[in-house]
Amino acid sequence: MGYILEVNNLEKNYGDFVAVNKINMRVNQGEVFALLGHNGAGKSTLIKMILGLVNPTAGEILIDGLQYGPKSKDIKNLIGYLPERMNFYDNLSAWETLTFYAKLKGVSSARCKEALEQVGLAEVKHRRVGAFSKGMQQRLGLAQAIIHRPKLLVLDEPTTGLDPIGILELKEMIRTWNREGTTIFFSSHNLSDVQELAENMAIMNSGSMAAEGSLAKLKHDYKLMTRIEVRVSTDQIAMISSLERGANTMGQFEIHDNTLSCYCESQEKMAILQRLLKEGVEIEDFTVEEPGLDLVYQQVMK
Ligand SMILES: Nc1ncnc2c1ncn2[C@@H]1O[C@H](COP(=O)(O)OP(=O)(O)OP(=O)(O)O)[C@@H](O)[C@H]1O
Repeated sequence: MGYILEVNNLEKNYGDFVAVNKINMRVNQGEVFALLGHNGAGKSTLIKMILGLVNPTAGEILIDGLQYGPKSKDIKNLIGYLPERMNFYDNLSAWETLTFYAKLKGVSSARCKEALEQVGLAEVKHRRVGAFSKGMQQRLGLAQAIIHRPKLLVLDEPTTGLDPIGILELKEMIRTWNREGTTIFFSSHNLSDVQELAENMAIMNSGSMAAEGSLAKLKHDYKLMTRIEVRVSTDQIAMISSLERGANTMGQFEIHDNTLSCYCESQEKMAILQRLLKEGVEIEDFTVEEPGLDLVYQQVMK
């Protein structure tokens, strides 16, 4: 499928301060990709360089194979952008605001109607934006970001400040646009949103790229194991103890009282459970605990 975004050895210095330090990153066409990192890690600087708003000190950015320069206008048509904070004119209605953006992007006003419907603002399109809640302003921000049907939608901390229903609805919109073929690139501090939405992610730390890949890859890289706990009846303890001692070792495992805990790669868990059943272990109950992005993030930041 190829990459919609390629970043090669990208650097940004502000005087002596290195805000982005030789970053490499790949975003596949059609995926949802998340950018994570602590405050001041360099995420916004990276996003601004991707958008062509800040010039890199060194390195290369390719958007759908194109580089900024003579092709800048073509690149800008490929990208839709929702900044962390949008500043609208309070006295304009949602419709007037969006038709303004439509003109800027050379899009017909018929498309404004569709975009307002997609973000759920069609009913209130003649209301003043100054009277909109944070969530409604966010929706209007999304409408201007998608109005020209971009191939790459860049969202800077899109869930910040939204209430729980607003967050659920935003996630649904992201999924819908992604299903329709738009690549989504978003920055976030919310690990559960990232875990839920992103197929791949990049974690920045003090301007550098600390880790990149899918959650499964990062769990593997940082050796974070899945834990299976199997409870057996007391008369089976001798049997599971013999498993521990015998030739049938299965990854790491420990026994406490009548509970067997196994640590394995996530994809091995079913094989381990099947193996226990085959050995004649009568399982009374079991739980599977997968390490989440929070643990991965902690490890990366160490
Ligand atoms: N125009 C600028 N001049 C000087 N330093 C800057 C400038 N813009 C950003 N920086 C510095 O670069 C570093 C990275 O900032 P950036 O805004 O990219 O971080 P961030 O990861 O987006 O943080 P947050 O999560 O808080 O938004 C920070 O130390 C910031 O102070």
